[in-house]
Amino acid sequence: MLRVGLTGGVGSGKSAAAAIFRDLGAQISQSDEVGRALMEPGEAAFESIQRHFGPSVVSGDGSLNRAALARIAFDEGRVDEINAMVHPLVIAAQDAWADRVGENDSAAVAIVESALIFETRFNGRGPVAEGDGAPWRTRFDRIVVVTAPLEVRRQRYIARLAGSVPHEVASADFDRRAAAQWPDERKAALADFVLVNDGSLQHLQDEATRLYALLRQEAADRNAEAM
Ligand SMILES: CC(C)(COP(=O)(O)OP(=O)(O)OC[C@H]1O[C@@H](n2cnc3c(N)ncnc32)[C@H](O)[C@@H]1O)[C@@H](O)C(=O)NCCC(=O)NCCS
Ligand SMILES: Nc1ncnc2c1ncn2[C@@H]1O[C@H](COP(=O)(O)OP(=O)(O)OP(=O)(O)O)[C@@H](O)[C@H]1O
Repeated sequence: MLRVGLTGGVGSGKSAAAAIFRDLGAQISQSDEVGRALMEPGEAAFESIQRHFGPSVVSGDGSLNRAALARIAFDEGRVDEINAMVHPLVIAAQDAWADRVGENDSAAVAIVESALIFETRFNGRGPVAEGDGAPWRTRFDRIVVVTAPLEVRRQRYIARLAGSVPHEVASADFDRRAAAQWPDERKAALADFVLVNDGSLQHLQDEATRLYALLRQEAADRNAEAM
């Protein structure tokens, strides 16, 4: 099995790349989705967030008020507190998921998609001590970074929210989220592969298809060596 981390800043197109890899046969775990599931009422992250932030982050129907939590995270600058409650749970769930993928298919390409693969200071048990090295180095065999110019990413983010959020509000929200992430250059410098997503979706499809052939081959080679 090949364990791949797929990352990129807000609006870069990493979910679009993940969808392409999935169609090509990769196994995919999307961190946003795993995080959302763990923030459902009754789940572990919901309980700790509710305890920590109080009733203002719970909607009338008892579900998590994500907009209220986003304001606390990004407008009030408290994203680290949320990360500390959510990341260890998400990473533990993904480590278990990757183990299951490998048990079912020892030549699988298992891709974890997350905006914060480099940034997070957590592993599946909790915070990683300073001297222990960055957690991503032990979680993944290969890292793929999706990049796009900041203004292209901004326009994609605004377009995705169009209709529900005014342009100016979405633009300011983009800036605050991007500020909680590393810049593309810092991520690209550590990546094994960079997908530059500054053209059409067809271009991304072509580049991702080329890259997937390499990842698949590496997964097969590792599997053959382990036999
Ligand atoms: C604050 C929350 C509730 C806001 O929810 P919302 O529906 O508005 O955003 P969503 O989760 O769809 O994220 C959209 C994008 O925002 C950016 N973003 C989300 N969380 C973070 C974060 N902690 N740091 C930096 N950027 C982030 C990412 O680019 C992400 O793809 C949510 O993002 C959250 O719980 N974040 C903390 C946990 C986390 O790190 N999630 C991402 C990976 S597990
Ligand atoms: N090359 C492209 N051309 C046109 N639209 C694109 C392209 N790549 C991505 N998009 C669109 O831009 C938006 C953002 O892409 P996507 O959701 O894949 O980004 P992301 O990196 O996962 O962002 P986030 O961190 O916000 O979840 C989506 O609506 C997507 O369809």
